Amino acid sequence: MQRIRRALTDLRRGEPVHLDNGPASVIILALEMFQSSVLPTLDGMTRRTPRLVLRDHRARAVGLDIGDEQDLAFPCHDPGLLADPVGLGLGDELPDALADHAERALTAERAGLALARSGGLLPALVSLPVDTGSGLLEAAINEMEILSVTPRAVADFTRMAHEPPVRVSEAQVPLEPSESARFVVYREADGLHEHVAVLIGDPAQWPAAPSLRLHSACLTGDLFGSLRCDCGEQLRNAVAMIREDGGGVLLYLAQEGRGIGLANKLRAYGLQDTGLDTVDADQRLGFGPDERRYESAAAILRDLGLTRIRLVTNNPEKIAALEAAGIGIEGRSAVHGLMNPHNQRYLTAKADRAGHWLDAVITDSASR
Ligand SMILES: Nc1nc2c(ncn2[C@@H]2O[C@H](COP(=O)(O)OP(=O)(O)OP(=O)(O)O)[C@@H](O)[C@H]2O)c(=O)[nH]1
Ligand SMILES: [Zn+2]
Repeated sequence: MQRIRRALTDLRRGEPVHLDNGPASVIILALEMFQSSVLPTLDGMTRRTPRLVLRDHRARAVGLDIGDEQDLAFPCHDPGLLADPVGLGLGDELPDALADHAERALTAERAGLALARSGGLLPALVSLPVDTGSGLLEAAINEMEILSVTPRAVADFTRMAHEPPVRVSEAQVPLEPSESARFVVYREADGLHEHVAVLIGDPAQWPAAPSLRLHSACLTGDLFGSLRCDCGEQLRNAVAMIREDGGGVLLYLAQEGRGIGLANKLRAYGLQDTGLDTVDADQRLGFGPDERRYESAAAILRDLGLTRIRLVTNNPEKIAALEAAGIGIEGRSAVHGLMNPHNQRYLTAKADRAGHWLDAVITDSASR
């Protein structure tokens, strides 16, 4: 596990990582940090043309017919050309010359994509098939210059994200909309993320099915009141609603940007500024329409003794996901957000593309 954590850090810093899968081993680098100057340092360890590895979402988003879902690799002589996050690497279509040579990604490359996802990186890699004949790579690994991990260790690590988070600390934190509030911090089993359960009101007095809000982190909206979304408004309204409903829980989930992370959300904003909607922008980056999972949320609810709740949401997927995880949903309350000229397109796209209910969105740009 320690090695995987270091591998994540190395990738995030632009360092190479060896994915050991016998004769089909590769050295990978995160595309977003890639600099061509790293290639000569790997001379003698790798043989063939570098490959660009992308997730199927990205390939589909640029119109490649790739049949069944699978991650892809393309031979690419100069990956540096594709590394500029606002240049050819993300915003544009894939060049035909690349698309014509698409192959299914190797097991080791798929594991690399999973690592990149866990590390909040763009799911795009430069992959260098290793030269097993040379002793140079072994020497670099032995001297810890290049970290070596196996696809199996990566799979074990990513599976930990579905294990129940651990309760680590708690305290009373009176809030403006509810003076009675207790913050309880939960840490994911993989140690990467922390979620916060905000218990509103006195749990002993809660109704049989207390109100629950699942709120995904949004630094821009929650903290800075960004007008590109309605998150900050929803966050504060939800606390007041839960208090008025007799108490319940607001789960503040570390799922920034629908699970793609802050860096990628800002990239997606950049793409939206060129005309793509919120779903297409994420797909162009290599992400599905919604990368969030709710097993951890359900585990936290069970830890708090909540198995029947009323959900405060406009998102039908959250209802389905919690039900699938065994939480009984007794009803739904809409949560109010404000529509303004900056978030109108985003809110409409959520309704049109992901089936969100817009009934509680207030069109009130004049109040801003
Ligand atoms: N990828 C991406 N994420 C976004 C964008 N705009 C907002 N977000 C994120 O979307 C998430 C919104 O989360 P929630 O408030 O739980 O909202 P929701 O899925 O709309 O569901 P409800 O509010 O419950 O109806 C937050 O993590 C935001 O950071 C965007 O354009 N792209
Ligand atoms: Zn937001």
